[in-house]
Amino acid sequence: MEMMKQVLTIAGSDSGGGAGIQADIKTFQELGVYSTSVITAVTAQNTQGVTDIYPMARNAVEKQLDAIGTDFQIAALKTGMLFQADIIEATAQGIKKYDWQNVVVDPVMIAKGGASLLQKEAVSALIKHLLPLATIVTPNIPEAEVLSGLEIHDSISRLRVAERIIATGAKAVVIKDGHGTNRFFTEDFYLDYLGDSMIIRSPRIVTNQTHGTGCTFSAALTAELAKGKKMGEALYTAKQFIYAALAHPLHIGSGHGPTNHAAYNKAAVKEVVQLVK
Ligand SMILES: Nc1ncnc2c1ncn2[C@@H]1O[C@H](COP(=O)(O)OP(=O)(O)OP(=O)(O)O)[C@@H](O)[C@H]1O
Ligand SMILES: Cc1ncc(COP(=O)(O)O)c(N)n1
Repeated sequence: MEMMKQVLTIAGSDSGGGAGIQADIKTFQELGVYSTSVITAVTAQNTQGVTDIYPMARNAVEKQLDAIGTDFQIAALKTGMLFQADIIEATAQGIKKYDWQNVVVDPVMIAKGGASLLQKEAVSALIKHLLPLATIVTPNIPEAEVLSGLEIHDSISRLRVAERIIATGAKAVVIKDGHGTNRFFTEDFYLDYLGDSMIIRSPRIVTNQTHGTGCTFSAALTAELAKGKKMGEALYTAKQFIYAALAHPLHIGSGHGPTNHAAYNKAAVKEVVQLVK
């Protein structure tokens, strides 16, 4: 029997279960890969917001990375909330030490409710230590603007921002469009270091149940890369997965509700995503 693909998420815990480590593990399970995890911080959080953050000591992150690296065959990994510079450095060292490939860096900065999930002074550590190791980095629009130091107004400025992010050493970038302004479509923009680009498009769903969309999308991408899928195919599945999760809301909590991680497998998923080269 072929062994199940093993993946790793290095991220924060969301006590509310919609984002962070919890979203990642649910997504990995749904997509048929075995999930391991390194917890970087514990958040006290629900659908209304984050009330406190307890970062792990660097040593605790290193020990978790070593526990994974000495026993599991990690086919792909993602990073999420890393919070501070020393955790970013430990994460980058672990990735290099164990020569992990298929590295998806979700540069989580601000939670939906406005809480900062990455200290300001840690942004330069992210750019210096982690982006050069990224197979793909998955910023939303505000995160892409912070990473590049440029603003996005239109498709030309979005291309410039993507090029700046590639110049940090990341092999590819996908700028997610959850915060975009088109009322009818979301268009995630992909660019890689070879200059290949594509748009991954889906209808825009009107909903406030969007807690954890970014985590879920990058986890689905990680699972598909672990299975050996090509980048275009992996992005397509990740977009279908998040579309289904948004289209079949759970109505849990009184704020920004979680997405439905089970919907992709349970509901009859229509082929709504378009890849445009
Ligand atoms: N309303 C929506 N309808 C359809 N797709 C959406 C919607 N909102 C987000 N998405 C998709 O979800 C994925 C995650 O994008 P988003 O920009 O929301 O990430 P994010 O801001 O990092 O998420 P988070 O705020 O959870 O960290 C992208 O593929 C995006 O296009
Ligand atoms: C632990 C953790 N990681 C990531 C997010 C981002 O998700 P969102 O922006 O949807 O709140 C979060 N809220 N909490």
